[in-house]
This record gives sequence, C-alpha cells and structure tokens, in this order.
Amino acid sequence: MVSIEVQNAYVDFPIFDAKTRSLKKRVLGKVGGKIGTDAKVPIIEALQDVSLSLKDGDRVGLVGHNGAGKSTLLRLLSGIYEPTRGTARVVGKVAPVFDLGIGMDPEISGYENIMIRGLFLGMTRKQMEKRVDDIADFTELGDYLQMPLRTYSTGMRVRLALGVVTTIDPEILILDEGIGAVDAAFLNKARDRLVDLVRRSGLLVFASHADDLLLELCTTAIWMDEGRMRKQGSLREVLTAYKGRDPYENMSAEMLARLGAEPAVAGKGGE
Ligand SMILES: Nc1ncnc2c1ncn2[C@@H]1O[C@H](COP(=O)(O)OP(=O)(O)OP(=O)(O)O)[C@@H](O)[C@H]1O
Repeated sequence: MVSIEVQNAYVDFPIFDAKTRSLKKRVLGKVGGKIGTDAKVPIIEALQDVSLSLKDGDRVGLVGHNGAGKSTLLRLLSGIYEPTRGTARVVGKVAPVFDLGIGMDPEISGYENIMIRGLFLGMTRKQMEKRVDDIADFTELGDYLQMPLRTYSTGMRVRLALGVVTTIDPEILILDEGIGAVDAAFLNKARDRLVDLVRRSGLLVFASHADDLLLELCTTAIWMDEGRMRKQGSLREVLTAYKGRDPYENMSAEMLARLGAEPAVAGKGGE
C-alpha cells in the first residue's frame, strides 16, 4: 500500500551569496516564499509547518501563486529534499515528473531516449521494449525517432517525453505543471492518456495553474500560500477559495460535459 505522511515539515534554503542589506524584512509582494533575515545568512522559508497524510487512491491538486512552495513540496514528497525540521515518510515507488526534459540525452536518438527516460521513471528494460512502438506512434515523430534528440524542436521533445511519461505504471505519481507547455492540439491528444495514467497510478499529487487539467485529474486540493498550507479540501472548494469564484463558472459546455459536471449555481461557492 502506498502512503505519504508529512508532519510539521519545514524546508529552508539558506542563501549564502545574497545582498543582505538590500533585503526587506519580509517579502512584500504577492510572489515568492518568505525570506527570514534574522539569522546571519538570509533564509528562504520555502515550506513551513506542513502536515499531510495521503493514501492510495488520493488525487491531490496543489495550487498557489508563484513561489508559494508547490514545487518544493513536490520535491519533499519525492525524497529529493529532506525536511529541515519535521518528518516526511513516503511508502511506495515515486515517479517524479517535474521537467519533461530531465533524463534525456541530446546526443542519442529519440528511440534510445524513450528507453532511458522509461528506466529513469522506474520501468524495466523489458517493460519499455513492449511499449516503445506505442510511444513512437503517439509522438507522430516518424523517422525523426532515429535522429539525435538535439535536432528536435522544443515541441518535438515534449511529445517524446509525454509519450514516455504517459506509458508508465507509477505507484506514486508526482506531476509538476511542465506538461501544460505542450501545444493545445497535442495536449488534447495527450489528455486521454494522462487521464489513463492517473487512473493507473496509486496516488497522484499534481501542481498546476491550469484549472481544467486539475479538474480533470484531481478530486481534492491543497492551497499553498507563502510556504504554508492555507486550505485543504475538495478541489472545487479549494479552487473557489483560491480564485474567489467557482471554477465551473464560465466553463464551456464541452468542458463541463467532459468533466461530467453540473454547471455552477450563481452565488453558490464550493460543492
Ligand atoms: N533551490 C532553491 N534555492 C533557494 N530558494 C529556492 C529554491 N527553490 C525554491 N526556492 C524558493 O522557495 C520558494 C518556493 O518556491 P517553489 O518553487 O516551491 O514555488 P512554486 O509554488 O512551485 O512556484 P511556481 O508556481 O512559480 O512554480 C520561493 O520563494 C523560491 O524562491
């Protein structure tokens, strides 16, 4: 059984080369985590007192403004960061998908990169050999798959990476929003595969600024604000609080049908 238990976790980044004198006591803008300047070295308090308990079947969206701590939390859940204080206990194999390009080698072919990327995400060589044709079809890259990756455009690389990512069978899938960078037509094609991927995953945590993707993939959410968990609950409830309006308001009929949702009732927030 997969599970994630985080208790009173903090993640600090000491900044040794910051120009201390020019730093304000506290970040005044809306963007960025909290900067503490009491110590000799300024410290960015990227996560503060975060506690959460996730289990098999949970599909959690992470929302919050730029610098609120979403990516830091995803890295903590992936075991990439250790908490400075508190604890983070993860049971299960994590497939971290932060940057679609990570684990790709520009000098080898698209085909070889499919294998490498799959191994990086925890698949075996045998499993990847079975899936490589399906991935190749999905990317529509044809003969380009025999060319070195450095000859690809950004969009072509994303197609390749997304093709691999959507074929894995993760126990714990940690997704950062990079997947939103694909062009709209291709993302539409990838949506069904993403939905399937999430269905196969034991547990999903997905940070994104895109409401429609969150609504499609997640059921609950956490709103991060200045490194703290500001609200946790059903996705609709959290998005309504974060955005100040029901996410289903003004949604196209097509999207509503896709999500199998009822239209928002005027004046009624949350579920
Ligand atoms: N490696 C690092 N070194 C120093 N500071 C960092 C580091 N990573 C993140 N931070 C800081 O921690 C805070 C939280 O950043 P994080 O990347 O987790 O935010 P985010 O919510 O994912 O933002 P975005 O939506 O822009 O991706 C920010 O103030 C950021 O400047």
